[in-house]
Amino acid sequence: MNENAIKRRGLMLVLSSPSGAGKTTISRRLLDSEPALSMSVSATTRPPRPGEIEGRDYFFVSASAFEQMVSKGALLEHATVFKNRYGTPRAAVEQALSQGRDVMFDIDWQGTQQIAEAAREDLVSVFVLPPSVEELERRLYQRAQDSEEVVRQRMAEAAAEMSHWAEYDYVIVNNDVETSVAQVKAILAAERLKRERQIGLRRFVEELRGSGD
Ligand SMILES: Nc1ncnc2c1ncn2[C@@H]1O[C@H](COP(=O)(O)OP(=O)(O)OP(=O)(O)O)[C@@H](O)[C@H]1O
Ligand SMILES: Nc1nc2c(ncn2[C@@H]2O[C@H](COP(=O)(O)O)[C@@H](O)[C@H]2O)c(=O)[nH]1
Repeated sequence: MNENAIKRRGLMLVLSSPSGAGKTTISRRLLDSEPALSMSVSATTRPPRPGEIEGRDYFFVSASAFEQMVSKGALLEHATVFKNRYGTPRAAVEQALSQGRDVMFDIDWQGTQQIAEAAREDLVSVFVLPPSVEELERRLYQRAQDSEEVVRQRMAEAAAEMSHWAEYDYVIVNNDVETSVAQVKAILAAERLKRERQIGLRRFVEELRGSGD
């Protein structure tokens, strides 16, 4: 047995934050440099923003189609956020994890809690804070993809969303994108090396010890 036989269980890397703190920006950059990482594409009843692509950004579904997914158990977690429904399709995640691939999620605290209840050992959760409330608001307006009313609603709910920061394994402040991406990469690298995620490690060590006797 050589070190290549030490296979690894895939992990679930969750990013949560108040709307506009930078989860999408950070996750896209990570995907560019982490070939073993896939993005979970959520289903939502929210209408698409300009430039969003079906199947890449979301699966945009009707309220009744979403309800059917819930009743069939096709969602790993689901929640109502900003008056729209969002959920994680289960099959794609389970397939990736079973192949030893890591999956990244951009989901809120409700979904993170549901995943923690179902599979705590596979979950690595990161809460992304903005550098300030003023900067959060500036980012939401500068993104220019939501109406004034939607931005106001998201700002009004930011404090409630941030109240969940202490439920997360890691917390970063997204001031500079490069630094944030480097920090999440460091978290991922360390979590991948966790002893309990390395299937076959015990056998590998036993063989090393046996051959050294
Ligand atoms: N570190 C940063 N410095 C300056 N601007 C940033 C930074 N990170 C993200 N942004 C910008 O802030 C805006 C919001 O970022 P993004 O869409 O990634 O947030 P989000 O957390 O995914 O939001 P939502 O929860 O609404 O999907 C974007 O225009 C993005 O380019
Ligand atoms: N619990 C879940 N939350 C989700 C999911 N997909 C996205 N989200 C969260 O919703 C808000 C708003 O997203 P936006 O794209 O409309 O800006 C944000 O906090 C996302 O993290 C999901 O599948 N489950």
